Amino acid sequence: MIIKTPSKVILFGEHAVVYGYRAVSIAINLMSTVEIVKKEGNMVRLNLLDLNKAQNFDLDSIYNLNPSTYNKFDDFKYCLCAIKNTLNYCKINPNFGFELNISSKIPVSCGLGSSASITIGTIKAISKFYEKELDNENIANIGYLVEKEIQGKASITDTSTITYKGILEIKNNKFKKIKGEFEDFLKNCKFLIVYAEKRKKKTAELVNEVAKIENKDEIFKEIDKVINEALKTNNKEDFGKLMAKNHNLLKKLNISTPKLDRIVDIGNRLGFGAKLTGAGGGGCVIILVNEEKEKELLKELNKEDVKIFECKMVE
Ligand SMILES: Nc1ncnc2c1ncn2[C@@H]1O[C@H](COP(=O)(O)OP(=O)(O)OP(=O)(O)O)[C@@H](O)[C@H]1O
Ligand SMILES: C[C@@](O)(CCO)CC(=O)[O-]
Ligand SMILES: [Mg+2]
Repeated sequence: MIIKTPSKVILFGEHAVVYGYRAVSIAINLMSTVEIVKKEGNMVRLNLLDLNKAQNFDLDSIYNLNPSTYNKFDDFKYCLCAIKNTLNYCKINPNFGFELNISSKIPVSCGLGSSASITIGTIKAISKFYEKELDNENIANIGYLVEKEIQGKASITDTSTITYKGILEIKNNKFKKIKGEFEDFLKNCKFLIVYAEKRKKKTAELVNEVAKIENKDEIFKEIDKVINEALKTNNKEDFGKLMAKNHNLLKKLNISTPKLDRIVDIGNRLGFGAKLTGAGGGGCVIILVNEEKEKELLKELNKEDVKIFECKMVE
């Protein structure tokens, strides 16, 4: 059985959303793939094909994993945590094991929800494999448990966006799907996702660093005002300026880098606006394209050592 799962891009509100403020995010068509195959015995084999890593685990030992023991499993920890939480949540008592083959078009740890995509894919694969069909609400619930267990603090943003797809407004760990005029406006916008640089830190570390910032609530309140305005906008120029404003506020949380700032500057100059997206500390920038200057924008970006993704929304 093969499960394909999208990723996400956050338009506004990363980090603030962890503290109950608002965020807006979109599911995008960079997909991860989880294949599950039956294995006799009590063994789980995880093949992380992109990372060139493979390891066997005893099924019983997965039940006993906790946040202090995950760390030694590094890149395996999201899969392991997703397996553990799905088995527990669905009360599955397996008498045979499985092999998971995991691969992904989503660059790892760059702000596009690679962790949430792998997590949701694994939850769907395990529950279907053991014939416990879950609805989206239960899938998203387990996904959130996983992100929370590994990050320490987390919001439902990535896992819910990837589960429910489309455009989501998140606040206080509840979401609503954005429809109507604002959805039409966004569908008419062209965004570029620019993978600027490798991130040195995982989302979990960045979330924990932001937690230590004393005046973070003041910054989050300003971000919330930006989102309030953005949701009422149907003008690309204003929307781009609000993205730039959100980026400047994220800079105050110390999660931008000189390279991200440089790409954002290019996006502000030759697009309608830009900001980092996801947890920051490197990774990706999202730019709202001004079609009249698009050629010039691409020319400037191509002078930098970056990778450009033109993604579509997944509904
Ligand atoms: N292709 C993959 N194969 C196996 N594990 C992966 C893969 N992609 C992501 N992961 C897991 O997710 C972790 C990275 O998650 P992290 O939350 O730091 O970044 P992200 O989800 O890409 O960015 P953000 O949370 O900002 O959206 C990896 O260390 C690994 O555990
Ligand atoms: C940084 C953060 O807001 C988004 C990561 O994609 C963390 C979260 O919401 O759990
Ligand atoms: Mg993540």
